[in-house]
Amino acid sequence: MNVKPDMTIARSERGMDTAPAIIEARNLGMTFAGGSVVALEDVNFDVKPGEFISLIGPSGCGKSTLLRLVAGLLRRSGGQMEVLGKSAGTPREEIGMMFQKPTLLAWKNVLDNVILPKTLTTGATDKDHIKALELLHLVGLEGFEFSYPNQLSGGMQQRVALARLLNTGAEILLLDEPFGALDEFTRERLNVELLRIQRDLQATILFVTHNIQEAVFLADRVFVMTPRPGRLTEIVEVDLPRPRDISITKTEAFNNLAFKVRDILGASI
Ligand SMILES: Nc1ncnc2c1ncn2[C@@H]1O[C@H](COP(=O)(O)OP(=O)(O)OP(=O)(O)O)[C@@H](O)[C@H]1O
Repeated sequence: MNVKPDMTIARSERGMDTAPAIIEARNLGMTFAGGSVVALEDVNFDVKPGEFISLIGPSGCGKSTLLRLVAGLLRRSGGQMEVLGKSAGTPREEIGMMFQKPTLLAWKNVLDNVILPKTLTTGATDKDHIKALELLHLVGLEGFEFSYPNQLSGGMQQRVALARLLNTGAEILLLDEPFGALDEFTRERLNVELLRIQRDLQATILFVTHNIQEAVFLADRVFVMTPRPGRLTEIVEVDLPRPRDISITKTEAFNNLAFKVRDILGASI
């Protein structure tokens, strides 16, 4: 990943309207149970490099399924999907995923948990240790390198999981309700930090949430989905300036966007 210069401006001004897509879905469909459960139907979208997409929709509308299709953990039942120029369908090192539960190894300390992707693939070198220390600094965990997961709060454990995800070097980060289990205050802090990290690393992010404020605060665009079978009902462009801090949630522009998303969701969330 490259270090990004600045990102203080709107999506269109960041060249995202004209850049080639990094993820493209056309008439994407996914069924389970021999076709009896239609999780996704006729889903169409593009994601541009460096874009932050929030995915919101009622429970069971296929948000996690969509992420797992992008990750190559599932194979689609219909339509097309290309990720980084190749047909999606197998896991790739350029794509990383993080879940609501941090899934850390309890018997390994924070540093070893972050180094894990390297230990499992190429074997960890001194350079990998230095990089893991830098990532722990980036997620605000310096001083906790040798703590064990059970000595950390939920928010700190999610920071470790985030550092571990970043240590894969993936260009596309898929985050499935990563802060859903955290209290409001911790979630807000982590949202601000996630935007800072994205800005530094220029990652492309797909972020699933049930929280309208979180969806709008983070995103360049919010993908709003309908109840099962999941479809993309509407894409809401979030033309709020960057960098953003939490004070933006008090502005009229922010609240108008949040109301808009709420209206599209209707009573379904
Ligand atoms: N492996 C599976 N086998 C059968 N059905 C599945 C499977 N995975 C998902 N489904 C079904 O597909 C639909 C979409 O599930 P998915 O987990 O993607 O929804 P979601 O929007 O992420 O839900 P939530 O917000 O509750 O996490 C649901 O009806 C679910 O029961």
